[in-house]
Amino acid sequence: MFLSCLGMCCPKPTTNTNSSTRQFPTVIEELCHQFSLADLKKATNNFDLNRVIGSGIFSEVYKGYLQHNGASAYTVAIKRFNDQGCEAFNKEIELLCQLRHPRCVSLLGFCSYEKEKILVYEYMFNGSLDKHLQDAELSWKKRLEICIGVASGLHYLHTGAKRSIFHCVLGPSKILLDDHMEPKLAGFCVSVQGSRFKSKQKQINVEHAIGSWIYLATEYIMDVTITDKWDVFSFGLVLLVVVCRRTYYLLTLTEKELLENPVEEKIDPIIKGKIAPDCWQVFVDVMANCLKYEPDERPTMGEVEVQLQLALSMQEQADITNSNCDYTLLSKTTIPMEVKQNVM
Ligand SMILES: Nc1ncnc2c1ncn2[C@@H]1O[C@H](COP(=O)(O)OP(=O)(O)OP(=O)(O)O)[C@@H](O)[C@H]1O
Repeated sequence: MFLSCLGMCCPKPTTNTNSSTRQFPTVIEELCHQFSLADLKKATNNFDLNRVIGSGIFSEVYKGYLQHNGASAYTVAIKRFNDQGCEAFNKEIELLCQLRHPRCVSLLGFCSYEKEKILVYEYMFNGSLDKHLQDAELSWKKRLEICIGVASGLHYLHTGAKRSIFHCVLGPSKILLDDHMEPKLAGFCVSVQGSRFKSKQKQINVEHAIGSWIYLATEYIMDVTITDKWDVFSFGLVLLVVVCRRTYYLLTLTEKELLENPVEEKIDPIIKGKIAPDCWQVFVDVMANCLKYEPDERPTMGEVEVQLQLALSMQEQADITNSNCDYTLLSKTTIPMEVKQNVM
């Protein structure tokens, strides 16, 4: 693996005494700024718990203020990994060093000092998508725009980097919103890289993904293999959550039954009358296709992005001709979840 080859792995008991000096060779330092622990302590008021803005299985995220060359302080997000997070730290730095895309959160640098493993990111002022969905403040058009942005980010991950990248644990908590409410993908600590072009089966350490299982494709939990279609399925669930504003677990029979009722009955009441029928038809078709049981039947993220843009333009067109922007959806769409018996 990229960083392993460069010697960037967790210290092992057998590591020789010179290893610390060789731990971060020049290539990584050129790709990614190395912060001192003192700077990051200062930025977070010595990792003050009042500065914690989020936490995951392997880390806590702090709001920090960094100063550079005497200029006024700028806000950053500082992720401090716990003792179990060393592999996640390596994974995330390895991937984010290679990524440059407006829909992927930017890594500003890192710190690795003895047991301390810390990453520093651009600060996303509006936090995660799940928080905004809980607060019920997003319009239908904004939700669509966010979905298009996320689709664009995933499309880039799958096809735009030198090797395909599968996010693997996509969900509303991994979608962060900047000061303009534009989305960016985050949380790459269990992401994996595929081959140069058509990405194929890869192993994933399922235990690492456990916190985010609710957005995973059911067949993968049995097979423990992934392709780009893993992310497509998770994205389909994100679309469902965005439109219904509730979490769907596909691992229980109850939720399967829930999905057998028309989606239209479960649309978030705040946006229900605001969705133009033409736009809805495109949107719900995309969602149903992403959630197909057979991975090969799901669309690529590029196709999804194009279809969602079409849905948005249909909404805008309808809003021009319908000055009230009030609509009634007459369709009744069920999403056929062909969950195999042995998966339940
Ligand atoms: N760059 C950032 N800017 C602002 N807030 C952030 C940033 N990165 C993370 N956060 C906040 O911290 C939370 C946790 O981030 P993290 O990347 O650890 O994701 P997670 O899904 O909660 O973790 P895990 O998958 O390990 O359970 C996010 O949901 C978000 O609220």
